[in-house]
Amino acid sequence: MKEIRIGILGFGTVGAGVVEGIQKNGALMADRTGIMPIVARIADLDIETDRGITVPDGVLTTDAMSVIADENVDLIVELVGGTTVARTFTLEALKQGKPVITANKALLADHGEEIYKTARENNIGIYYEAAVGGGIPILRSQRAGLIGNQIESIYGILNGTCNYMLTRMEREGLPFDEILADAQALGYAETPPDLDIDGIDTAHKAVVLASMAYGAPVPMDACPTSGIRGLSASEIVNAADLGYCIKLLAIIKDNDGEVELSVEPALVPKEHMIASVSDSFNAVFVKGDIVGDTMYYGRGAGRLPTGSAVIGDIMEAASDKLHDVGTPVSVTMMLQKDALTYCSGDNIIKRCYIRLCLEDKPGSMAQVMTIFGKHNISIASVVQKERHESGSAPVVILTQAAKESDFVAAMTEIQALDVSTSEPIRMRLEDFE
Ligand SMILES: NC(=O)C1=CN([C@@H]2O[C@H](COP(=O)(O)OP(=O)(O)OC[C@H]3O[C@@H](n4cnc5c(N)ncnc54)[C@H](O)[C@@H]3O)[C@@H](O)[C@H]2O)C=CC1
Ligand SMILES: N[C@@H](CC=O)C(=O)O
Ligand code: NA
Repeated sequence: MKEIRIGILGFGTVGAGVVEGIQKNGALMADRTGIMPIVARIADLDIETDRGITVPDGVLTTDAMSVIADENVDLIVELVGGTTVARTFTLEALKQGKPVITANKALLADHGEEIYKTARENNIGIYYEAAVGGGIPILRSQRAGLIGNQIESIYGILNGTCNYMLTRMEREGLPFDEILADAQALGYAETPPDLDIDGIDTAHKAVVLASMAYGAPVPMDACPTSGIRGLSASEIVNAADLGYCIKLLAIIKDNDGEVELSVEPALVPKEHMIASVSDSFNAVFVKGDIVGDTMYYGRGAGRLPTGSAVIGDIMEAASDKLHDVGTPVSVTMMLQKDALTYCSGDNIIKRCYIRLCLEDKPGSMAQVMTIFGKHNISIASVVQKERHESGSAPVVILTQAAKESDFVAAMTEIQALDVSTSEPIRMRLEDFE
Protein backbone atom coordinates (compact mmCIF):
# COMPACT_ATOMS: atom_id res chain seq x y z
CA MET A 1 0.00 0.00 0.00
CA LYS A 2 1.34 3.44 -0.97
CA GLU A 3 0.72 6.53 1.16
CA ILE A 4 0.02 10.14 0.19
CA ARG A 5 0.74 12.69 2.89
CA ILE A 6 -1.53 15.70 2.69
CA GLY A 7 -0.93 19.25 3.93
CA ILE A 8 -4.13 21.27 4.38
CA LEU A 9 -4.05 25.08 4.54
CA GLY A 10 -7.31 26.39 6.08
CA PHE A 11 -9.29 24.38 8.62
CA GLY A 12 -12.62 26.16 8.13
CA THR A 13 -15.86 24.88 6.63
CA VAL A 14 -14.29 23.01 3.71
CA GLY A 15 -10.99 22.11 5.40
CA ALA A 16 -12.88 20.43 8.23
CA GLY A 17 -15.13 18.67 5.69
CA VAL A 18 -12.09 17.25 3.89
CA VAL A 19 -10.61 15.90 7.13
CA GLU A 20 -13.97 14.46 8.18
CA GLY A 21 -14.39 12.76 4.79
CA ILE A 22 -10.90 11.25 4.90
CA GLN A 23 -11.38 10.06 8.49
CA LYS A 24 -14.66 8.41 7.47
CA ASN A 25 -13.71 6.88 4.10
CA GLY A 26 -9.90 6.90 3.91
CA ALA A 27 -9.68 3.10 4.21
CA LEU A 28 -12.27 2.72 1.46
CA MET A 29 -10.26 5.04 -0.80
CA ALA A 30 -7.12 3.03 -0.05
CA ASP A 31 -8.89 -0.25 -0.93
CA ARG A 32 -10.07 1.24 -4.19
CA THR A 33 -6.86 2.91 -5.31
CA GLY A 34 -4.01 1.28 -3.42
CA ILE A 35 -3.16 4.74 -2.02
CA MET A 36 -3.81 5.58 1.63
CA PRO A 37 -4.58 9.29 2.19
CA ILE A 38 -2.99 10.63 5.38
CA VAL A 39 -3.66 14.12 6.73
CA ALA A 40 -0.11 14.92 7.81
CA ARG A 41 -0.35 18.65 8.63
CA ILE A 42 -3.09 21.28 8.90
CA ALA A 43 -2.42 25.02 9.08
CA ASP A 44 -4.93 27.58 10.27
CA LEU A 45 -4.46 30.96 11.93
CA ASP A 46 -7.04 29.82 14.47
CA ILE A 47 -6.21 26.42 15.93
CA GLU A 48 -8.33 26.88 19.05
CA THR A 49 -11.84 26.73 17.61
CA ASP A 50 -13.54 23.34 17.83
CA ARG A 51 -14.07 22.12 14.22
CA GLY A 52 -16.16 19.14 15.31
CA ILE A 53 -13.39 16.62 14.59
CA THR A 54 -10.30 15.46 16.43
CA VAL A 55 -6.86 15.35 14.82
CA PRO A 56 -3.70 13.80 16.30
CA ASP A 57 -1.28 15.95 18.31
CA GLY A 58 1.30 17.73 16.21
CA VAL A 59 -0.85 17.95 13.08
CA LEU A 60 -2.11 21.50 13.66
CA THR A 61 0.02 24.59 13.18
CA THR A 62 -0.56 28.28 12.51
CA ASP A 63 2.28 28.45 9.98
CA ALA A 64 1.11 27.58 6.46
CA MET A 65 4.56 28.07 4.90
CA SER A 66 6.02 25.42 7.22
CA VAL A 67 3.44 22.95 5.91
CA ILE A 68 4.35 23.72 2.30
CA ALA A 69 8.05 23.28 3.09
CA ASP A 70 7.57 20.10 5.14
CA GLU A 71 9.36 17.28 3.34
CA ASN A 72 6.84 14.82 4.78
CA VAL A 73 4.02 16.57 2.90
CA ASP A 74 3.48 15.35 -0.69
CA LEU A 75 0.69 17.68 -1.78
CA ILE A 76 -0.98 20.86 -0.64
CA VAL A 77 -4.70 21.59 -0.27
CA GLU A 78 -5.37 25.35 -0.35
CA LEU A 79 -8.58 26.18 1.54
CA VAL A 80 -7.82 29.55 3.11
CA GLY A 81 -9.87 31.46 0.51
CA GLY A 82 -9.29 34.97 -0.87
CA THR A 83 -6.74 35.93 -3.48
CA THR A 84 -3.74 37.23 -1.54
CA VAL A 85 -2.14 34.66 0.77
CA ALA A 86 -3.90 31.91 -1.19
CA ARG A 87 -2.01 33.03 -4.31
CA THR A 88 1.30 33.13 -2.43
CA PHE A 89 0.76 29.67 -0.91
CA THR A 90 -0.35 28.15 -4.23
CA LEU A 91 2.55 29.52 -6.27
CA GLU A 92 5.06 28.59 -3.57
CA ALA A 93 3.80 24.99 -3.39
CA LEU A 94 3.91 24.63 -7.18
CA LYS A 95 7.44 26.04 -7.28
CA GLN A 96 8.45 23.49 -4.64
CA GLY A 97 7.11 20.76 -6.95
CA LYS A 98 4.05 19.96 -4.83
CA PRO A 99 0.70 19.47 -6.56
CA VAL A 100 -1.99 21.85 -5.32
CA ILE A 101 -5.68 21.17 -4.80
CA THR A 102 -7.87 24.22 -4.34
CA ALA A 103 -11.57 25.08 -3.98
CA ASN A 104 -10.79 28.73 -4.58
CA LYS A 105 -12.65 29.99 -7.65
CA ALA A 106 -11.83 33.63 -6.89
CA LEU A 107 -8.13 32.76 -6.98
CA LEU A 108 -8.46 30.93 -10.32
CA ALA A 109 -10.62 33.67 -11.84
CA ASP A 110 -8.20 36.44 -10.84
CA HIS A 111 -4.83 34.66 -11.11
CA GLY A 112 -5.58 31.50 -13.09
CA GLU A 113 -3.25 32.26 -15.99
CA GLU A 114 -0.26 32.80 -13.70
CA ILE A 115 -1.12 29.69 -11.68
CA TYR A 116 -1.65 27.36 -14.67
CA LYS A 117 1.57 28.63 -16.27
CA THR A 118 3.52 28.11 -13.05
CA ALA A 119 2.14 24.57 -12.83
CA ARG A 120 3.16 23.91 -16.44
CA GLU A 121 6.65 25.35 -15.94
CA ASN A 122 7.14 23.12 -12.90
CA ASN A 123 5.60 20.12 -14.66
CA ILE A 124 3.13 19.67 -11.85
CA GLY A 125 -0.64 19.65 -11.36
CA ILE A 126 -3.25 22.00 -9.99
CA TYR A 127 -6.69 20.48 -9.38
CA TYR A 128 -9.78 22.54 -8.64
CA GLU A 129 -12.96 20.47 -8.92
CA ALA A 130 -14.49 22.01 -5.79
CA ALA A 131 -14.17 25.49 -7.28
CA VAL A 132 -17.10 24.96 -9.66
CA GLY A 133 -20.39 23.36 -8.66
CA GLY A 134 -19.11 22.25 -5.22
CA GLY A 135 -19.55 18.49 -4.96
CA ILE A 136 -20.68 18.01 -8.58
CA PRO A 137 -17.85 16.47 -10.65
CA ILE A 138 -18.50 18.94 -13.47
CA LEU A 139 -14.90 19.80 -14.36
CA ARG A 140 -13.90 16.14 -14.32
CA SER A 141 -16.83 15.46 -16.69
CA GLN A 142 -15.69 18.26 -18.97
CA ARG A 143 -12.04 17.22 -19.09
CA ALA A 144 -12.61 13.46 -19.20
CA GLY A 145 -16.07 12.28 -20.27
CA LEU A 146 -16.64 15.16 -22.71
CA ILE A 147 -13.04 15.51 -23.92
CA GLY A 148 -14.05 14.54 -27.47
CA ASN A 149 -16.71 17.24 -27.77
CA GLN A 150 -16.80 20.80 -28.99
CA ILE A 151 -18.80 22.55 -26.28
CA GLU A 152 -21.78 24.34 -27.83
CA SER A 153 -23.31 25.75 -24.65
CA ILE A 154 -23.24 25.60 -20.88
CA TYR A 155 -26.00 26.88 -18.62
CA GLY A 156 -25.29 26.75 -14.90
CA ILE A 157 -26.88 27.44 -11.57
CA LEU A 158 -23.56 27.80 -9.80
CA ASN A 159 -24.21 29.65 -6.58
CA GLY A 160 -25.80 27.76 -3.71
CA THR A 161 -26.44 30.91 -1.67
CA CYS A 162 -28.39 32.68 -4.42
CA ASN A 163 -30.32 29.59 -5.41
CA TYR A 164 -31.22 28.96 -1.77
CA MET A 165 -32.36 32.58 -1.40
CA LEU A 166 -34.39 32.63 -4.64
CA THR A 167 -36.06 29.37 -3.67
CA ARG A 168 -37.14 30.71 -0.29
CA MET A 169 -38.19 34.08 -1.69
CA GLU A 170 -40.43 32.27 -4.17
CA ARG A 171 -41.84 29.73 -1.71
CA GLU A 172 -42.10 31.77 1.47
CA GLY A 173 -41.94 35.41 0.37
CA LEU A 174 -39.45 36.10 3.20
CA PRO A 175 -37.29 39.26 3.27
CA PHE A 176 -33.91 39.13 1.49
CA ASP A 177 -31.78 39.89 4.59
CA GLU A 178 -33.40 37.24 6.77
CA ILE A 179 -32.78 34.52 4.17
CA LEU A 180 -29.21 35.70 3.59
CA ALA A 181 -28.50 35.31 7.33
CA ASP A 182 -29.74 31.70 7.11
CA ALA A 183 -27.50 31.01 4.08
CA GLN A 184 -24.53 32.36 6.04
CA ALA A 185 -25.38 30.24 9.09
CA LEU A 186 -25.51 27.15 6.85
CA GLY A 187 -21.93 27.82 5.64
CA TYR A 188 -22.93 28.47 2.00
CA ALA A 189 -22.04 32.14 1.70
CA GLU A 190 -18.66 33.69 0.91
CA THR A 191 -17.00 36.28 3.14
CA PRO A 192 -18.31 38.85 2.36
CA PRO A 193 -21.63 37.51 0.98
CA ASP A 194 -21.72 40.36 -1.57
CA LEU A 195 -19.60 38.04 -3.73
CA ASP A 196 -22.59 35.69 -3.86
CA ILE A 197 -25.52 38.08 -4.18
CA ASP A 198 -23.85 40.36 -6.73
CA GLY A 199 -23.17 37.38 -9.00
CA ILE A 200 -19.38 37.63 -8.69
CA ASP A 201 -18.95 34.14 -7.23
CA THR A 202 -21.00 32.75 -10.13
CA ALA A 203 -18.84 34.72 -12.56
CA HIS A 204 -15.67 33.31 -10.93
CA LYS A 205 -17.01 29.83 -11.65
CA ALA A 206 -18.27 30.73 -15.12
CA VAL A 207 -14.83 31.93 -16.25
CA VAL A 208 -13.25 28.68 -15.04
CA LEU A 209 -15.86 26.66 -16.96
CA ALA A 210 -15.43 28.82 -20.05
CA SER A 211 -11.62 28.53 -19.87
CA MET A 212 -11.86 24.78 -19.79
CA ALA A 213 -14.51 24.65 -22.53
CA TYR A 214 -12.66 26.93 -24.96
CA GLY A 215 -9.01 26.51 -23.96
CA ALA A 216 -7.69 29.88 -22.75
CA PRO A 217 -7.69 31.94 -19.57
CA VAL A 218 -10.84 34.09 -19.46
CA PRO A 219 -10.60 37.48 -17.71
CA MET A 220 -13.39 38.48 -15.36
CA ASP A 221 -14.15 41.58 -17.44
CA ALA A 222 -15.18 39.31 -20.32
CA CYS A 223 -18.15 38.21 -18.21
CA PRO A 224 -20.88 40.87 -17.82
CA THR A 225 -22.29 40.15 -14.39
CA SER A 226 -25.41 41.04 -12.46
CA GLY A 227 -26.69 39.34 -9.34
CA ILE A 228 -29.87 39.14 -7.30
CA ARG A 229 -29.38 42.15 -5.04
CA GLY A 230 -32.45 44.34 -5.30
CA LEU A 231 -34.54 41.68 -7.04
CA SER A 232 -38.03 42.45 -5.83
CA ALA A 233 -40.68 40.02 -4.72
CA SER A 234 -42.98 41.51 -7.39
CA GLU A 235 -40.65 40.31 -10.19
CA ILE A 236 -40.78 36.79 -8.74
CA VAL A 237 -44.59 36.96 -8.61
CA ASN A 238 -44.89 38.40 -12.14
CA ALA A 239 -42.60 35.68 -13.49
CA ALA A 240 -44.60 32.99 -11.67
CA ASP A 241 -47.90 34.33 -13.08
CA LEU A 242 -46.45 33.91 -16.58
CA GLY A 243 -45.20 30.35 -15.97
CA TYR A 244 -41.55 31.15 -15.18
CA CYS A 245 -39.26 31.21 -12.20
CA ILE A 246 -36.15 33.32 -11.74
CA LYS A 247 -32.71 31.70 -11.50
CA LEU A 248 -29.25 33.24 -11.39
CA LEU A 249 -27.68 31.72 -14.52
CA ALA A 250 -24.18 31.50 -15.87
CA ILE A 251 -24.47 31.42 -19.66
CA ILE A 252 -21.56 30.24 -21.81
CA LYS A 253 -22.04 29.68 -25.54
CA ASP A 254 -20.04 29.29 -28.70
CA ASN A 255 -21.58 31.68 -31.24
CA ASP A 256 -19.71 30.82 -34.45
CA GLY A 257 -16.28 30.97 -32.84
CA GLU A 258 -17.05 33.86 -30.49
CA VAL A 259 -17.79 33.16 -26.85
CA GLU A 260 -20.98 34.53 -25.33
CA LEU A 261 -20.54 34.77 -21.59
CA SER A 262 -22.68 36.32 -18.87
CA VAL A 263 -24.04 35.93 -15.36
CA GLU A 264 -27.54 37.27 -14.88
CA PRO A 265 -30.87 36.56 -13.22
CA ALA A 266 -33.08 35.02 -15.89
CA LEU A 267 -36.65 33.80 -16.27
CA VAL A 268 -36.72 30.07 -17.01
CA PRO A 269 -39.85 28.06 -17.90
CA LYS A 270 -41.28 26.27 -14.85
CA GLU A 271 -41.48 23.02 -16.76
CA HIS A 272 -37.75 23.05 -17.64
CA MET A 273 -35.54 20.83 -15.44
CA ILE A 274 -33.48 23.83 -14.37
CA ALA A 275 -36.54 25.36 -12.68
CA SER A 276 -36.73 22.40 -10.31
CA VAL A 277 -33.17 22.94 -9.05
CA SER A 278 -33.86 24.39 -5.62
CA ASP A 279 -32.25 25.31 -2.30
CA SER A 280 -28.44 25.20 -2.27
CA PHE A 281 -28.35 22.71 -5.16
CA ASN A 282 -26.43 23.57 -8.31
CA ALA A 283 -26.95 22.25 -11.81
CA VAL A 284 -24.98 22.50 -15.01
CA PHE A 285 -26.32 21.78 -18.50
CA VAL A 286 -23.65 21.11 -21.08
CA LYS A 287 -24.33 20.60 -24.76
CA GLY A 288 -21.56 18.95 -26.77
CA ASP A 289 -21.51 18.55 -30.54
CA ILE A 290 -21.20 14.77 -30.28
CA VAL A 291 -22.96 13.91 -27.04
CA GLY A 292 -25.87 16.38 -27.27
CA ASP A 293 -27.48 17.53 -24.02
CA THR A 294 -26.10 16.47 -20.63
CA MET A 295 -26.98 17.62 -17.12
CA TYR A 296 -25.13 17.50 -13.79
CA TYR A 297 -26.82 18.14 -10.46
CA GLY A 298 -25.81 18.19 -6.81
CA ARG A 299 -24.86 20.24 -3.79
CA GLY A 300 -22.92 23.31 -4.83
CA ALA A 301 -21.79 24.35 -1.37
CA GLY A 302 -21.36 23.16 2.20
CA ARG A 303 -18.78 21.33 4.27
CA LEU A 304 -19.08 17.73 3.12
CA PRO A 305 -20.21 18.16 -0.53
CA THR A 306 -17.30 20.51 -1.17
CA GLY A 307 -15.02 18.24 0.85
CA SER A 308 -16.04 15.37 -1.42
CA ALA A 309 -14.80 17.23 -4.51
CA VAL A 310 -11.52 18.13 -2.80
CA ILE A 311 -11.00 14.50 -1.77
CA GLY A 312 -11.61 13.37 -5.37
CA ASP A 313 -8.88 15.76 -6.49
CA ILE A 314 -6.51 14.60 -3.73
CA MET A 315 -6.78 11.02 -4.93
CA GLU A 316 -6.33 12.03 -8.58
CA ALA A 317 -3.31 14.19 -7.71
CA ALA A 318 -1.87 11.33 -5.66
CA SER A 319 -2.27 8.90 -8.54
CA ASP A 320 -0.79 11.40 -11.05
CA LYS A 321 2.18 11.99 -8.74
CA LEU A 322 2.82 8.31 -8.11
CA HIS A 323 2.58 7.56 -11.84
CA ASP A 324 4.70 10.60 -12.71
CA VAL A 325 2.09 12.05 -15.05
CA GLY A 326 3.68 15.51 -15.08
CA THR A 327 1.42 18.35 -16.22
CA PRO A 328 -2.16 17.01 -16.14
CA VAL A 329 -5.08 17.86 -18.43
CA SER A 330 -6.51 20.18 -15.74
CA VAL A 331 -3.59 22.49 -16.62
CA THR A 332 -3.03 21.91 -20.34
CA MET A 333 -6.71 22.41 -21.22
CA MET A 334 -6.65 25.94 -19.80
CA LEU A 335 -3.64 26.99 -21.88
CA GLN A 336 -4.35 25.80 -25.42
CA LYS A 337 -4.68 29.37 -26.78
CA ASP A 338 -3.54 32.78 -25.61
CA ALA A 339 -6.99 34.37 -25.63
CA LEU A 340 -10.57 34.00 -26.85
CA THR A 341 -12.83 36.41 -28.72
CA TYR A 342 -16.12 37.38 -27.17
CA CYS A 343 -19.56 38.34 -28.48
CA SER A 344 -20.72 41.93 -28.30
CA GLY A 345 -24.25 43.40 -28.23
CA ASP A 346 -24.83 42.86 -31.96
CA ASN A 347 -24.29 39.13 -31.91
CA ILE A 348 -26.02 38.35 -28.63
CA ILE A 349 -29.58 37.36 -29.44
CA LYS A 350 -31.99 36.74 -26.59
CA ARG A 351 -35.54 37.12 -25.32
CA CYS A 352 -36.34 39.48 -22.44
CA TYR A 353 -38.80 40.11 -19.64
CA ILE A 354 -39.40 43.85 -19.27
CA ARG A 355 -41.34 45.55 -16.48
CA LEU A 356 -42.25 49.18 -16.97
CA CYS A 357 -44.31 51.62 -14.94
CA LEU A 358 -46.37 53.77 -17.27
CA GLU A 359 -48.77 56.63 -16.67
CA ASP A 360 -52.20 55.12 -17.14
CA LYS A 361 -53.41 57.39 -19.92
CA PRO A 362 -54.23 56.98 -23.62
CA GLY A 363 -51.20 56.68 -25.85
CA SER A 364 -48.65 55.56 -23.21
CA MET A 365 -48.47 52.02 -24.46
CA ALA A 366 -48.45 53.14 -28.09
CA GLN A 367 -45.30 55.21 -27.48
CA VAL A 368 -43.56 52.22 -25.96
CA MET A 369 -44.60 49.90 -28.77
CA THR A 370 -43.37 52.37 -31.38
CA ILE A 371 -39.91 52.32 -29.78
CA PHE A 372 -39.81 48.52 -29.70
CA GLY A 373 -40.86 48.41 -33.38
CA LYS A 374 -38.20 50.96 -34.35
CA HIS A 375 -35.53 48.72 -32.76
CA ASN A 376 -36.72 45.47 -34.34
CA ILE A 377 -38.07 44.03 -31.08
CA SER A 378 -41.16 41.93 -31.49
CA ILE A 379 -43.51 41.47 -28.52
CA ALA A 380 -44.70 38.02 -27.40
CA SER A 381 -47.08 39.17 -24.65
CA VAL A 382 -48.11 42.27 -22.67
CA VAL A 383 -49.89 42.30 -19.31
CA GLN A 384 -50.97 45.55 -17.69
CA LYS A 385 -51.45 45.28 -13.92
CA GLU A 386 -53.87 47.32 -11.76
CA ARG A 387 -52.73 50.90 -11.58
CA HIS A 388 -51.19 52.26 -8.37
CA GLU A 389 -52.72 55.15 -6.43
CA SER A 390 -50.05 57.33 -8.04
CA GLY A 391 -51.82 56.89 -11.37
CA SER A 392 -49.17 54.74 -12.99
CA ALA A 393 -49.53 51.06 -13.83
CA PRO A 394 -46.96 48.28 -14.02
CA VAL A 395 -46.75 46.71 -17.46
CA VAL A 396 -45.07 43.33 -17.94
CA ILE A 397 -43.78 42.54 -21.43
CA LEU A 398 -42.23 39.36 -22.79
CA THR A 399 -40.36 39.85 -26.04
CA GLN A 400 -39.32 37.57 -28.85
CA ALA A 401 -35.61 37.13 -29.52
CA ALA A 402 -33.76 40.30 -30.50
CA LYS A 403 -30.26 41.76 -30.46
CA GLU A 404 -28.87 42.90 -27.11
CA SER A 405 -27.74 46.17 -28.72
CA ASP A 406 -31.35 46.83 -29.84
CA PHE A 407 -32.64 46.17 -26.32
CA VAL A 408 -30.12 48.61 -24.87
CA ALA A 409 -31.11 51.34 -27.34
CA ALA A 410 -34.85 50.77 -26.86
CA MET A 411 -34.65 50.78 -23.06
CA THR A 412 -32.74 54.05 -23.06
CA GLU A 413 -35.49 55.68 -25.16
CA ILE A 414 -38.30 54.16 -23.08
CA GLN A 415 -36.78 55.32 -19.82
CA ALA A 416 -36.61 58.87 -21.19
CA LEU A 417 -40.36 58.97 -22.03
CA ASP A 418 -42.47 61.33 -19.90
CA VAL A 419 -45.01 58.55 -19.40
CA SER A 420 -42.36 56.21 -17.93
CA THR A 421 -42.59 56.80 -14.17
CA SER A 422 -39.85 54.58 -12.78
CA GLU A 423 -36.70 52.84 -13.96
CA PRO A 424 -37.61 49.88 -16.18
CA ILE A 425 -36.51 46.39 -15.17
CA ARG A 426 -35.15 44.06 -17.85
CA MET A 427 -34.12 40.44 -17.42
CA ARG A 428 -33.18 37.72 -19.83
CA LEU A 429 -35.87 35.13 -20.63
CA GLU A 430 -34.12 31.87 -21.40
CA ASP A 431 -36.12 29.16 -23.11
CA PHE A 432 -33.03 27.08 -24.02
CA GLU A 433 -33.90 26.85 -27.72
N1 LIG B 1 -18.02 26.93 1.96
C1 LIG B 1 -18.36 26.37 0.83
O1 LIG B 1 -19.44 25.80 0.69
C2 LIG B 1 -17.44 26.43 -0.35
C3 LIG B 1 -16.24 27.10 -0.28
N2 LIG B 1 -15.41 27.10 -1.37
C4 LIG B 1 -14.13 27.77 -1.30
O2 LIG B 1 -13.31 27.07 -0.36
C5 LIG B 1 -12.40 27.96 0.25
C6 LIG B 1 -12.56 27.86 1.76
O3 LIG B 1 -13.86 28.23 2.10
P1 LIG B 1 -14.45 27.99 3.57
O4 LIG B 1 -13.92 26.73 4.13
O5 LIG B 1 -15.93 28.15 3.42
O6 LIG B 1 -13.85 29.24 4.32
P2 LIG B 1 -13.68 29.43 5.91
O7 LIG B 1 -13.63 30.89 6.13
O8 LIG B 1 -14.69 28.63 6.63
O9 LIG B 1 -12.24 28.80 6.20
C7 LIG B 1 -11.03 29.42 5.84
C8 LIG B 1 -10.04 29.11 6.94
O10 LIG B 1 -8.75 29.56 6.53
C9 LIG B 1 -8.10 30.11 7.65
N3 LIG B 1 -7.06 31.03 7.19
C10 LIG B 1 -7.20 32.26 6.65
N4 LIG B 1 -6.00 32.79 6.37
C11 LIG B 1 -5.07 31.87 6.73
C12 LIG B 1 -3.65 31.83 6.68
N5 LIG B 1 -2.94 32.87 6.23
N6 LIG B 1 -3.03 30.73 7.14
C13 LIG B 1 -3.74 29.68 7.63
N7 LIG B 1 -5.09 29.68 7.71
C14 LIG B 1 -5.74 30.75 7.26
C15 LIG B 1 -9.19 30.80 8.44
O11 LIG B 1 -8.83 30.96 9.80
C16 LIG B 1 -10.36 29.83 8.26
O12 LIG B 1 -10.45 28.88 9.31
C17 LIG B 1 -12.73 29.36 -0.31
O13 LIG B 1 -11.86 29.62 -1.39
C18 LIG B 1 -14.16 29.20 -0.81
O14 LIG B 1 -14.49 30.07 -1.85
C19 LIG B 1 -15.71 26.45 -2.53
C20 LIG B 1 -16.88 25.76 -2.64
C21 LIG B 1 -17.86 25.72 -1.56
N1 LIG C 1 -20.64 30.77 -1.72
C1 LIG C 1 -20.64 29.69 -2.66
C2 LIG C 1 -19.94 28.51 -2.06
C3 LIG C 1 -19.59 27.53 -3.07
O1 LIG C 1 -18.90 27.78 -4.04
C4 LIG C 1 -22.07 29.31 -2.99
O2 LIG C 1 -22.99 29.80 -2.31
O3 LIG C 1 -22.27 28.60 -3.97
NA1 NA D 1 -17.31 20.51 -8.71
